[in-house]
Amino acid sequence: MEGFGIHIAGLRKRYGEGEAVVNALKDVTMTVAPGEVVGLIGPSGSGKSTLLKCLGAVIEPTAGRMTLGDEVIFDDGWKIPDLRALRRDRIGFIFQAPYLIPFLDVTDNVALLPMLAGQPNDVARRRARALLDALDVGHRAKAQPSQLSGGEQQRVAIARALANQPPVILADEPTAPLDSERALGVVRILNEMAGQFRTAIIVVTHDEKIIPTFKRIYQIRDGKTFEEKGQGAG
Ligand SMILES: Nc1ncnc2c1ncn2[C@@H]1O[C@H](COP(=O)(O)OP(=O)(O)OP(=O)(O)O)[C@@H](O)[C@H]1O
Repeated sequence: MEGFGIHIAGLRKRYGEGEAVVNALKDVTMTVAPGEVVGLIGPSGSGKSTLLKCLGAVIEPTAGRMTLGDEVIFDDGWKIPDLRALRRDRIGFIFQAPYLIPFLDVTDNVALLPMLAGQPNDVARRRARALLDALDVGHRAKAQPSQLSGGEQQRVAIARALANQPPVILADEPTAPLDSERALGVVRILNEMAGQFRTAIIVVTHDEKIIPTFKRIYQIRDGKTFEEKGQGAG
C-alpha cells in the first residue's frame, strides 16, 4: 500500500473484559491518499472517536493493521517504539474548540510544537508566520488568542496542526461551533492545505453544512466502516 497517506485494515478495538466488554471497532478498513480530505460520519456510539484515538496512537487497538505513508505503525501491536514522537511529529490534531494557549501570542501558539521538537526558535516562528499568512490570519500574528474571533482562532488551530508538516491530520468536529460561511471556509482551507502539503486528512463530523463537500465519506455503523461516494467537488 505504498504511497497512501493512511491505510487501515481489519482494525478492531475492544474495551473492557467479561460482561463489561464493548466491541467498539469490529472491522475498520479505510484508505486516505496524500492530499485527500475524507469525511467520517456515523451515529453516536458508532466508534468514530475510538477510531481517531487508535490512529492518533492515544489508545492501543486490539488487532489489525495501520500504515502511515509506507511505514506500518501497528500490526497486532505497535511497530514503532516512540509513540510520543509519532503523535508530536507525524499527526496533527484539530478539535471542536481551538484550545489555544492563552498566555502565548498567536505566532508562538503555532511555533511551540516545532520548538519542542528541537527546531530553532527563529526558524519555528518564521514558519509559523508563513502558515498564518497562508491561512489569512498573518495580520493577527502578534495578538493574544482572546483577541481573535472564533473563526480566526480555529484557523490558528489549523496552522498549529500543520506546523510540523505532519503527513496526517485528524480533525474531530472542527466546524461544529462555526456558522455556515466559516464552516465552509475551514473545509476549503483543509482542502487547500491537504493539496499544498500532501497531508491526508480525516474529518469526523455531524455537521450537515459540510458533509456535502466531501468527495469520499466513510460511514461507521456498529464498529464497521462503509465507503460512500460523497457529493463534494472539493
Ligand atoms: N473507555 C471506554 N471504555 C468502555 N467503552 C467505551 C470507552 N470509550 C468508548 N466506549 C464505547 O465504545 C463505543 C464507541 O464509542 P465512541 O466514543 O468511539 O463513539 P462515537 O462514534 O465517537 O460517539 P459520539 O458521536 O457520541 O462521540 C460506545 O459504545 C462507547 O460506549
